[in-house]
Amino acid sequence: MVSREAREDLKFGDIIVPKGCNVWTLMGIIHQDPETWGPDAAKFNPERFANGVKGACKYPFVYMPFGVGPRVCLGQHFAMTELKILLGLIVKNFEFSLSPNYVHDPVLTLIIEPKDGVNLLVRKV
Ligand code: HEM
Repeated sequence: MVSREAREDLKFGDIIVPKGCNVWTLMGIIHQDPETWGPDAAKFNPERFANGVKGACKYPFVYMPFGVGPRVCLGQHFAMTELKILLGLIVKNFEFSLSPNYVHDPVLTLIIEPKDGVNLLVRKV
């Protein structure tokens, strides 16, 4: 989630936001809204991005994992580069399958994460 404080009285459509009020944007909720992402919105399905964000959802501007505007995440390009390198190295060197002990139980803390971790069976290739 990200928050912004209204520095003056604002009006968004019918909604009045008084000066000093904090507006929270819950990306975790927006990113799983079936109206935007379709009926499988809650499903982990990376293939939905095969044709970019525009191909994945109805309103591409609501996809903002790194926030938006002047306070957008400073580390977003670093984070994406790091993740791509890491993921590439992992899939090149290891083979994975889900352990039968894994329990699917995502929880929302600061981010959405697996409550009891992700138990994997890992084999070096
Ligand atoms: C996948 C990893 C990451 C995600 C999903 C993420 C997400 C976010 C989000 C949502 C914000 C708030 C943006 C807003 O208010 O509009 C933020 C801010 C920030 N992030 Fe990240 N971040 C990630 C990694 C990193 C890394 C690796 C760094 C530093 C190396 C970093 C540095 C920052 C900083 C400094 C801010 C505050 C920017 C400001 O307020 O001007 N982040 N991040």
